[in-house]
Amino acid sequence: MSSELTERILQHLDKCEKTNTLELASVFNEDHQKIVGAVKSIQAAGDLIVVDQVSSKDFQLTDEGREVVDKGSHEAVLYELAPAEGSAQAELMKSSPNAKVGFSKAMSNGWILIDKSVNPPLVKRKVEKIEDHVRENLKAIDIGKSNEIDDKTKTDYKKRKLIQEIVIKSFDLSKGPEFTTKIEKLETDLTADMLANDMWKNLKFKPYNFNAKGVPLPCGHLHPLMKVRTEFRQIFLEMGFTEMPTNNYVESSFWNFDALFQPQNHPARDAQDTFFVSNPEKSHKFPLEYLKRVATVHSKGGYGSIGYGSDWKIEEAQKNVLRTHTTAVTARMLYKLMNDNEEFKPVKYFSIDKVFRNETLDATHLAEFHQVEGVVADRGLSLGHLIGILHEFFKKLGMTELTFKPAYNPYTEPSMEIFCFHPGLGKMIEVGNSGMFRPEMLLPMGLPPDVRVIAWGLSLERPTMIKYGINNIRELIGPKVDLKMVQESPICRMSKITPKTEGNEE
Ligand SMILES: N[C@@H](Cc1ccccc1)C(=O)O
Repeated sequence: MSSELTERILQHLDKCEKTNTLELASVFNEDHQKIVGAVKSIQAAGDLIVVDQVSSKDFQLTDEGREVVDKGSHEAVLYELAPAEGSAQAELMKSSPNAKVGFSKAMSNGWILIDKSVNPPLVKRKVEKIEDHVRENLKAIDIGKSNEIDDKTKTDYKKRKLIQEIVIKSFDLSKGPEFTTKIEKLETDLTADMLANDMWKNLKFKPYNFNAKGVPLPCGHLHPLMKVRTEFRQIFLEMGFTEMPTNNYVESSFWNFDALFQPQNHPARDAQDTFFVSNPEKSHKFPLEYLKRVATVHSKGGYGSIGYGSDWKIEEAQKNVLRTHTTAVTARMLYKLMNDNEEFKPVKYFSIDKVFRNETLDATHLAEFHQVEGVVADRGLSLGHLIGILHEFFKKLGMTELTFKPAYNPYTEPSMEIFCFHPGLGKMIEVGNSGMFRPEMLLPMGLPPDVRVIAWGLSLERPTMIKYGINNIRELIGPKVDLKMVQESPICRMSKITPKTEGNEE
């Protein structure tokens, strides 16, 4: 706060005994807020002045009122638009958005008339010249001269929404018991020097302001997606799952598609759906024996399957892609399970990481998103186990009403889409996809024939958007993200998935 302004205020008060902050703002030609700030710092220096808050009413132009100041009142505009030879009323009404109001006001002012002797009737000017009082009065209000205009007119303008009443808070000032025109500068810090030379005894210190807000800590913040990821991870860990290593975004088509018994002519392998990598374009290291078994099951069949009956090309399997699902990692892990160990042992795996799809972008789709995936491999698992484990998993997310719909995935049979009742939205929503991996996928990996693998996948973004009440995915990730959203979003608790807007955020 400039000490010069505080002194000017005190000198002014010395001369006139009483003043008001609004008056000071106009005398000093300063912003009112600045004057109020200076008054506050005078108050902090002791009982120099007596300050009383007062409120007064004034008028301010609305956007429409401002338009009238710029272009003229609606009635004057309409009068100007009416040509000397007259114009059909319907035509005139189309001329401006405010023509209707302008027409009725111009009629009651006696500025225009309707000539009914012709068909259709014409609107004509009735007087040669008009005076736009509304515009002049609004100009006066705009420069703070509203007291020059009578109350009835102001009430009328208020009804017409050309002006609005505002309450102005200001402060009346008078001299206090310790009044002086010179403010002693108060010390804010006690220094080592002041202590050493006993200066502190004669100095005046500024009192501590215990109501001051603390400075926001310059610390990092977790993005909501990361908070929700932590919650999901916690749920999987509680259920005894182990996290899969998902650190390779680039995957060969072999692991992303072929190992999953996805035919080489499957539409998902199209450039429209998948991002192909140009450098390095191809992968060359594959477990050869396994690759041969995959080639055979695709082209000729085996393990009780007739396969796809079409050629299987290694060139197609070698193509590198940005993985389209984390199920590619699941395939690697199940293969590894049989190749690193002598014997099969049951496992429960999960992963939460990025996948990439060549999608048309819109409010709910991005070209990269996160997938949450769970897999259980054990002897004798059935669809009943899958349904049971899904109920348990989603219950931990706060979703208890699940239904399933038959679906199709090249690598699972049967496959089921998972729906749950969303209490906030009041309807069933799709939350994921699931199934039992096919023998054509598992048996070439070397898994024993009585081992069944159940799995499911869902996106991380969707529950996050529901949880935080975000409707547009671009507000959640990407360059448009508001850092404030990241800083202020609370920690996510999955116990109740209900939108934030309903006030149910825990
Ligand atoms: N990979 C599937 C999800 C899924 C995982 C496991 C089993 C079935 C389905 C997807 O991309 O949607």
